[in-house]
Amino acid sequence: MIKVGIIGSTGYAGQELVRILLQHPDAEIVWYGSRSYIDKKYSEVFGNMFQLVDDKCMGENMDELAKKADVIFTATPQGLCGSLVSEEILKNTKIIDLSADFRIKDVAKYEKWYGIKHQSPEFIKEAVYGLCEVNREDVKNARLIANPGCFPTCSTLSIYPMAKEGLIDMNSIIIDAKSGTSGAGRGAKVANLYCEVNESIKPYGVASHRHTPEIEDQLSYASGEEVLINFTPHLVPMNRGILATSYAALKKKMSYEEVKAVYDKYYKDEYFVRVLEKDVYPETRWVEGSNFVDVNFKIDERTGRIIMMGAIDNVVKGAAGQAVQNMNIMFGLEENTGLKMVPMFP
Ligand SMILES: NC(=O)C1=CN([C@@H]2O[C@H](COP(=O)(O)OP(=O)(O)OC[C@H]3O[C@@H](n4cnc5c(N)ncnc54)[C@H](OP(=O)(O)O)[C@@H]3O)[C@@H](O)[C@H]2O)C=CC1
Ligand SMILES: CC(=O)N[C@@H](CCC(=O)OP(=O)(O)O)C(=O)O
Repeated sequence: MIKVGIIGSTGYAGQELVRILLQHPDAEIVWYGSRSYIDKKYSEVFGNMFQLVDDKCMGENMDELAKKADVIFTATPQGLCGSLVSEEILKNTKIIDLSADFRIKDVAKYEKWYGIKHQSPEFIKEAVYGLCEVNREDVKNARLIANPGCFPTCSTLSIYPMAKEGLIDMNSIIIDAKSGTSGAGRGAKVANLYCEVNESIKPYGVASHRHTPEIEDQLSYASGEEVLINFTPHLVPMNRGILATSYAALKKKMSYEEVKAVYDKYYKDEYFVRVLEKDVYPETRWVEGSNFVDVNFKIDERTGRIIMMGAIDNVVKGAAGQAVQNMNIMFGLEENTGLKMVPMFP
């Protein structure tokens, strides 16, 4: 059994980690970390865990936890994992960080976009960006995983085959993405109140969202070019789900069959990436509650552009599911162990 500790188990991403790990055949949760509910039973915080989890919530003592757990998930705000990690801890355990602390290799870039000082830049180089379908080999031997952001997961995986094969003009990419409100976390914020988000869609972080450099980095690594993108997220009135629609200029005329062969080259053996049938487009409802990424594309012959679409559940493939996928790879398990959830609808 893999002994698992979760710091931030009472947030949306942490709660989903608990739900997934309770059903994982090779994992046992030994630490339910929290800031606000210390000593309260986990099942008192979340009624769905009644009679399932009697454990009490603990704090964020990473040094103590490192001695008990084979792996620690940090599902906590930006900056927390960076302030807790140490060489001593990484000698005792592995860390999968769901925040952005180790995703961006250039510390100055991280500090500029996140507006906080990085507390442990010495670990950035060794951290592996845990986009499993792309970095699987490096994940296997990692001690510290930077679990990707939800928008970057959805956007990068939709565009990746075309970028990797050098088939699109990398500086023509525009990403238009929509997210359900669970993406903003469980903490109370006026902007996320029912009346503020219900029956309305709004863009936010326009030309300034912190996921922009993360997506740019990943597309730069894939294409070997320095990439700048336009990325605009929108908040939509649903609980879960991300839909990303990306536009780019094709470098040459291509047929549907040629592009499909490119997507198949990268994804035909990927359990979690579903390349949909021709003219069937990703929808958030068809991936909800699952670790799937549904992708597809359409060539607009009139404009010479390709439209690439992806849908994920932000708390699963965009956070907790991908984190467990990384754990499976790190511990030599089948990648989909405990993750074969069938999407739920309605
Ligand atoms: N929600 C999503 O869709 C996604 C989230 N992420 C990332 O995952 C991380 C968690 O996000 P999310 O679950 O949405 O956030 P939430 O706000 O829902 O949860 C935050 C969690 O962190 C705990 N926490 C907050 N401050 C501290 C602290 N100082 N010490 C210890 N624990 C603390 C909270 O504890 P308590 O509740 O007890 O106060 C809570 O368990 C973030 O880095 C986020 O960016 C990544 C991808 C997608
Ligand atoms: C709707 C909403 O607010 N979404 C969050 C993204 C959540 C996420 O995945 O971000 P990290 O993993 O990078 O924290 C946002 O736009 O900041």
